[in-house]
Amino acid sequence: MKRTSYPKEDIKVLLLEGVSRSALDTFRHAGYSHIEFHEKALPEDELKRAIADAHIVGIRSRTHLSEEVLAEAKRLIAVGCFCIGTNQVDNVTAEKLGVPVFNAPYSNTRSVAELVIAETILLIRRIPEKNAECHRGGWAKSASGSFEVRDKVLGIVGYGHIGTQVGVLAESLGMRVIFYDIEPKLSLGNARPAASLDELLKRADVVTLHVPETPQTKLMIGNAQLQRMRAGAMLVNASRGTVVDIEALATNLRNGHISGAAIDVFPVEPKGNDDPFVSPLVGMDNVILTPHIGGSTLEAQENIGIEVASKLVRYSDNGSTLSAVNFPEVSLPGHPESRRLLHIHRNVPGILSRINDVFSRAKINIDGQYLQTSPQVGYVVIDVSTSEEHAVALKDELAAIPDTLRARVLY
Ligand SMILES: NC(=O)c1ccc[n+]([C@@H]2O[C@H](COP(=O)([O-])OP(=O)(O)OC[C@H]3O[C@@H](n4cnc5c(N)ncnc54)[C@H](O)[C@@H]3O)[C@@H](O)[C@H]2O)c1
Ligand SMILES: O=C(O)CC[C@@H](O)C(=O)O
Repeated sequence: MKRTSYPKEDIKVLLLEGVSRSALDTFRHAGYSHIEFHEKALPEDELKRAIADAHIVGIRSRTHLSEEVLAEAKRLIAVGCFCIGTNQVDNVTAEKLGVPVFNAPYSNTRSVAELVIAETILLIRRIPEKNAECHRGGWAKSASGSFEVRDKVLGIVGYGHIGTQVGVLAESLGMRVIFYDIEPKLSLGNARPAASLDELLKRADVVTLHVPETPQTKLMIGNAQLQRMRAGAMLVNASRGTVVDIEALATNLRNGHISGAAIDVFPVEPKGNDDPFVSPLVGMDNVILTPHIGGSTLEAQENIGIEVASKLVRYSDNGSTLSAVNFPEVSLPGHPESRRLLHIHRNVPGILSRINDVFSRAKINIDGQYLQTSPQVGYVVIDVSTSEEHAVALKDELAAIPDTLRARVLY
């Protein structure tokens, strides 16, 4: 039996931003040979051209898949974010177009947590200033303002996959951990929830941010919040650049209220390694600046490459949408003796009976049917025993149902 209605070698996979080679290996191993690979993010006009005939697109955090860009992607079946954050994709538009978006929710979390712990120790010991002084030929040998992290209070904002790991590592160094999250969370070890963000800001010696980019987290650390932090406290941000008012942070660093910071993410980041980096924090000795590399370790990138490419292959080969961030999730068994049809539709009353009518009119027995819906979209997978030609005819009938977003014969 022919295993796919569309030859795999014709499925164009567009991979941007230098995703790990492990992603290419995963696609190739699964039989996908039409891969366009770019080391960098593409400028918007080039992106629109490249995405126009792509079936699968893989990006990291720099590529913005806006409504306008997605409108050009006429053949797109799925998006893979080879990272945790998916804020760079207009997920609502993607869902409305019937395009699931996948990410790697865990693979780089340990790398971020390790960086944050390292930066916390460096900041508390005043290493950034001492390092800068030595590079200038100075010799600032002094204990003044330098402390051990033991017994200091670490305030974690966003106690999710990264925040919890930071907490566990910090406790192993003898720090006292408090956290603030909008959801009720199980405390690990001796970590304690703070009653509010303000309470956390008042108590912590070091505040570290691990929230996603959402409308609620936009500028959640502004001048008022920085002023509520203890005099001389420090801030670490390896979450998203939109979470902190960077000008307010620069002001509070200059006036000494905040005595140090480690910032990995910025409101505006260079598109590529050749573009200049501009920030009000440049030139401040008490600030560790890193180019959004919290998750950039070889281990993390290799694992992300395999994880996200495998999810995309699984969707393309089998229809499973498990762990899609914007789409009804179905985990599908293989049904090797059947033909598999997919139908993605607007979630409107009566559409399921129209779908089932197609099969009852054709007097076709359904071997298996899997359905999930979100408020906007319904996703139904139908396994039937029939010829390839008949499956294609059924797909055409399904495609003609009003409110259909996509209909495909998978195999
Ligand atoms: N610097 C990097 O390279 C890098 C790498 C990985 C992830 N990140 C960023 O870190 C973020 C966190 O990653 P994660 O894996 O821990 O995510 P996660 O979803 O596991 O945890 C996020 C936590 O933040 C909480 N939260 C959401 N809104 C909040 C609010 N307004 N106030 C307080 N808490 C809130 C959530 O309830 C959740 O517990 C990601 O969304 C991503 O943007 C950055
Ligand atoms: O690799 C990237 O570009 C982003 C990494 C990180 O911010 C994430 O969201 O996982």
